Amino acid sequence: MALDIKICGLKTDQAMAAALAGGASHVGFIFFAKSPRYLEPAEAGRLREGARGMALAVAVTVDAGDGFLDEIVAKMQPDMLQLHGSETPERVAEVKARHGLPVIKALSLSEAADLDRIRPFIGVADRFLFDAKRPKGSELPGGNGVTFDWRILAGLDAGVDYMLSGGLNAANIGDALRLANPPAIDISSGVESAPGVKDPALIEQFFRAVRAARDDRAA
Ligand SMILES: O=C(O)c1ccccc1N[C@@H]1O[C@H](COP(=O)(O)O)[C@@H](O)[C@H]1O
Repeated sequence: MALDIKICGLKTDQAMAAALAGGASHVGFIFFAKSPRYLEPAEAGRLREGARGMALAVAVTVDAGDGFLDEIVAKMQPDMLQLHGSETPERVAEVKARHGLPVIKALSLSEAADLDRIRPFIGVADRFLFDAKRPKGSELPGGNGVTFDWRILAGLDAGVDYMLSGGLNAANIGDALRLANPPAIDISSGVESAPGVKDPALIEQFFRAVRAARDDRAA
């Protein structure tokens, strides 16, 4: 089975080059002002040009209004929108209809009962992204480098398409793939040398770890 890999929170040409060289299927840009990964839409538009035809460009937003989404879509031309706030199913449907783009809905999980929150979005969101709940005191709804209990995902209905996210890194990706067997993975702070600073060497190391884990499983 193919595994989609999204490298999120890209801000530089060097990090983009490392993500593409490793074989990223998706590259993500953060449009949340409090994030150390925030990028102006026009700069994200410049960077995403380098990924055209190689990886899908994802705009990550948090409870964004129509005006900001219009600006992002116009200046960055994303292939997909990731809604990482408390957007309702109705808002997801509205955003999809307004922009004609597929939507990834992010939901935070900590226990099996949280899987019930997926239901109202089925048939509305094109894909889910499962992240950990934000730690107390964090202003960021994502990008906190925190994992959740991946075994929860065993209770997921077959056919729910999702990206596994939250605290992934080269050291734990083998366990994550073994326990959850996700169709896609998403990583940000696990390939950074400091908050918001992507390290091309860590990106390369992450892809190596993914390949090693998949080779082990195939053996
Ligand atoms: O990364 C951010 O700063 C961010 C800000 C606002 C919403 C979402 C954000 N990041 C998303 O969270 C995942 C997981 O991050 P991590 O690997 O745990 O650091 C990241 O890939 C983005 O999709």
